[in-house]
Amino acid sequence: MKQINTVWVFADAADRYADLISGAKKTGAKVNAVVVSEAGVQALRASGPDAVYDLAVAADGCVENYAASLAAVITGEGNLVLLDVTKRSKAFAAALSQKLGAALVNDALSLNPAADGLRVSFRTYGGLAVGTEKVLSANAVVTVSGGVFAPEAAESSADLAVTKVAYVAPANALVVKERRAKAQSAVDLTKAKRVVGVGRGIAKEADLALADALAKAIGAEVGCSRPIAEGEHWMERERYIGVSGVLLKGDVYVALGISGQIQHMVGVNDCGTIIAVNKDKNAPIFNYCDYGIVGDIYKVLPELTKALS
Ligand SMILES: Cc1cc2nc3c(=O)[nH]c(=O)nc-3n(C[C@H](O)[C@H](O)[C@H](O)COP(=O)(O)OP(=O)(O)OC[C@H]3O[C@@H](n4cnc5c(N)ncnc54)[C@H](O)[C@@H]3O)c2cc1C
Repeated sequence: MKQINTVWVFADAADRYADLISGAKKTGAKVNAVVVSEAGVQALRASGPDAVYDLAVAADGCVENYAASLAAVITGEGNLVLLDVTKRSKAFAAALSQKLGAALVNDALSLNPAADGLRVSFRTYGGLAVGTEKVLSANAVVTVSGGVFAPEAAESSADLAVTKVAYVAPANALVVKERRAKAQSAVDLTKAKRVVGVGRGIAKEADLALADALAKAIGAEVGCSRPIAEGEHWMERERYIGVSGVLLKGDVYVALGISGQIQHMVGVNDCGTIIAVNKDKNAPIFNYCDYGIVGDIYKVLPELTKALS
């Protein structure tokens, strides 16, 4: 893919349009935002896309069923589709890439539209390595991790053209049988300046109060390692940090009873200062942190909180 003429942006999480559109503007000549309904158009004006395509997804429908519809309006060559990284967006991206005969790269960390072709880097091997692919197809579909592009103020598009996309029924449609409300996390750790991370070193759920107290003392949000969210279910999924969770960008990360496996540390690589408390002096976290305390969190934490309050 040598020339990017049009960048199409779709975000399942509406707050991702701002950064994706900013990145799209730097990557291609024209930027089209794709929304699921008219209700999403107003909020996009501030990001300044050139045009909006409304899929008009039925109230009880799934966006995954609209891949053929969107593919029908993406014609010619030099089209790049950028999406966020939710499960729904990745499913949509996969269907779209199949319909367009376009290469798909997931979890992109950077896009480099070089003269000899678009190159996309992404995390691979569970975050152990970064791979780079050169896109050879005429069009491309890329899901982009949060924090890769910074949202930038744009000239507001007052007279934004909105095109309704005609529905093209898929051969095998997904059917919604039931919807259940999911508890929403009140926090967006990607925006937090300071985060206290809790790992399996915490013995029981009630002891999370110790981490909460430290977080309160230093004005931090509380996050965790994957086993705390997905194994123990002591915190919402949105709070776990790492390659398959949230990637932090803040100034300070305090890791409490976290061993420091690469899949977790990938999520804190971009933090300014990393502080760790772990009772095992050989824990890998001590290879990454700026300041380390070898000790039992149950002894260290109350003292640390007292000193910082
Ligand atoms: C494909 C894949 C993706 C993954 N993605 C992620 C991800 O995004 N995020 C993530 O976090 N993990 C992820 N994991 C899991 C990851 O490999 C580790 O298993 C996980 O991060 C370990 O969590 P932990 O450090 O809390 O637990 P453990 O590895 O069990 O470490 C607990 C630590 O606590 C210390 N400790 C115990 N008691 C105390 C005490 N009283 N005081 C002080 N220290 C104490 C121990 O010495 C130990 O170092 C992924 C794994 C795979 C295979």
